[in-house]
Amino acid sequence: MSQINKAACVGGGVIGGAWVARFALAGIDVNIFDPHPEAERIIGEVMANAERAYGMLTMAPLPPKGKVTFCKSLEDAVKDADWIQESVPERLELKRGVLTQIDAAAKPDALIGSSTSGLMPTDLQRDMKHPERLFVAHPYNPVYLLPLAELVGGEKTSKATLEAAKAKLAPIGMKGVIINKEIEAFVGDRLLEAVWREGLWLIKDDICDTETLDDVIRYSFGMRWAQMGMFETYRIAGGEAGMRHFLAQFGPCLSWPWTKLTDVVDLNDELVNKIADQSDAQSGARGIRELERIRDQNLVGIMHALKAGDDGKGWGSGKLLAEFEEHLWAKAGKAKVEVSANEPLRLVDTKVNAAWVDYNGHMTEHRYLQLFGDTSDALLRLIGVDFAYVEAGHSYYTVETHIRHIGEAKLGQALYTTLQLLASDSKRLHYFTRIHDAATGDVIATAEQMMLHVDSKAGKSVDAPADVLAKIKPIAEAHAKLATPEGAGRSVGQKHK
Ligand SMILES: NC(=O)C1=CN([C@@H]2O[C@H](COP(=O)(O)OP(=O)(O)OC[C@H]3O[C@@H](n4cnc5c(N)ncnc54)[C@H](O)[C@@H]3O)[C@@H](O)[C@H]2O)C=CC1
Ligand SMILES: C[N+](C)(C)CC(=O)CC(=O)[O-]
Repeated sequence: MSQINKAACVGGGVIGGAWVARFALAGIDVNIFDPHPEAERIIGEVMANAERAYGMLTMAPLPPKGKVTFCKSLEDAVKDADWIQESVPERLELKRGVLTQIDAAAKPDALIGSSTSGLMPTDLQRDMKHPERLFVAHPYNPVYLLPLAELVGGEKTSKATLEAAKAKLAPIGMKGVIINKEIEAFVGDRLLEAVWREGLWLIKDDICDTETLDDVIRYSFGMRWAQMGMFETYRIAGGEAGMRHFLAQFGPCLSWPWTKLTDVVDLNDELVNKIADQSDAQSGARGIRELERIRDQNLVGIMHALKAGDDGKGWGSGKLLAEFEEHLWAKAGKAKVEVSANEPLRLVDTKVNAAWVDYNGHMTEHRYLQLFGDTSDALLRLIGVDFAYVEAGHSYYTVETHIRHIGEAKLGQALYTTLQLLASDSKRLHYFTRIHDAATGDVIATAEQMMLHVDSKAGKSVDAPADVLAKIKPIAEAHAKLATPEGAGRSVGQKHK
């Protein structure tokens, strides 16, 4: 798969900093050039929030974090990069100058993306010697979580550049969408600008305040848009007669005074103060980083929900997340797990991240189940039950779990899990998993679980195929020689009379 080996970010503000996080968390070394005196602190804070978000987003094995290097000059930052992302302020002359400088210092085959929200790539590439490799890669905030980049070429951009950019975004979990023709503000910001302009009128005319307007979005069509966009949503709104009926019913609104789009609001001091004051009243009690964390946690939740969408096949950005995870698992390769008659299988190594910690200051209970589940998944991969196997219609389902909490796991603590097969037959896997403190080996929690092999389409248990059973056999034979774990077979509380 085509991949970025070294990235450079020129401009490390809201968007540049989040690009840095996206690259580094995908294991790519990133150079940064940003003359802002506090660039290092700001990007450090963005990185911390991004890492927290990834901790919640996925349990797939992220590669070791890429090295983040702050460079003293633009030339130093870009000279050995194969993807350079420009994210300086939205001013044509500034961007054009910076891009021309990048063009002169970069390797001739490096791709150069601009984060511009709406400037035309033809205008940006005007003075470049190699304009064919310049394109717009317009992302959405936060870049490290929202996967879309609109890819837009100018008159001199080659088709190959856009295709290469799209291919290189996939392994970092992003969806590059190539826009047919360049146009100011592309597709996303055309739509957002329309809603934004309307919103400004609604505030100016005292129809509602900023909080009410935001509530109208987030309690209604904002949720719809996260999963189906506009046209699929409106097709459903046409009822059984679909899109034609929708257009017939709501078409006349186009000539009613339902929008003030062509009439642009005067963003004078009075309106600026009104919006800023209402926004302070709405959200000023929380700092920006705190708001970012709340936003990120919500976005992660939405993506998780979408990953389970369409009966588990995944939908929209959730499907993309599942594909990214599949790629991460494949890249990490099959875990080199030692099957031995002396000890259980060591299957997962991890760390307690911030999102796992509860109000008691330690790992919260459902994260134990998550870790036990991840260990079960690791066992399944070991015996050949991988994504392709599940997609083909069979899987193992957990039918029983008994967890014991023995110690505590604190923020940042390194953990690993071990699994001992207690019994197995053609349908069943009965096993005992321990979560250990990585420093001492002490057991922090145990789970005894049973999984059943199923035909997931028929919704019933069936025998596992011979090749899977053949992979279980050596594990079962080795683990038969291990002592039965203390705690296996226990029930909760005192024995019933
Ligand atoms: N903020 C947003 O929601 C989004 C912004 N964008 C686009 O991203 C670009 C950057 O916007 P933001 O990150 O919001 O702006 P920002 O103001 O947060 O960051 C701009 C950064 O560029 C640095 N900078 C200024 N001149 C520079 C130079 N000559 N070389 C290197 N660094 C330089 C500044 O020090 C600053 O850190 C713009 O083109 C914007 O349209 C795209 C998507 C969303
Ligand atoms: C406001 N904005 C034009 C900078 C917005 C964007 O470009 C995309 C986004 O993240 O909303």
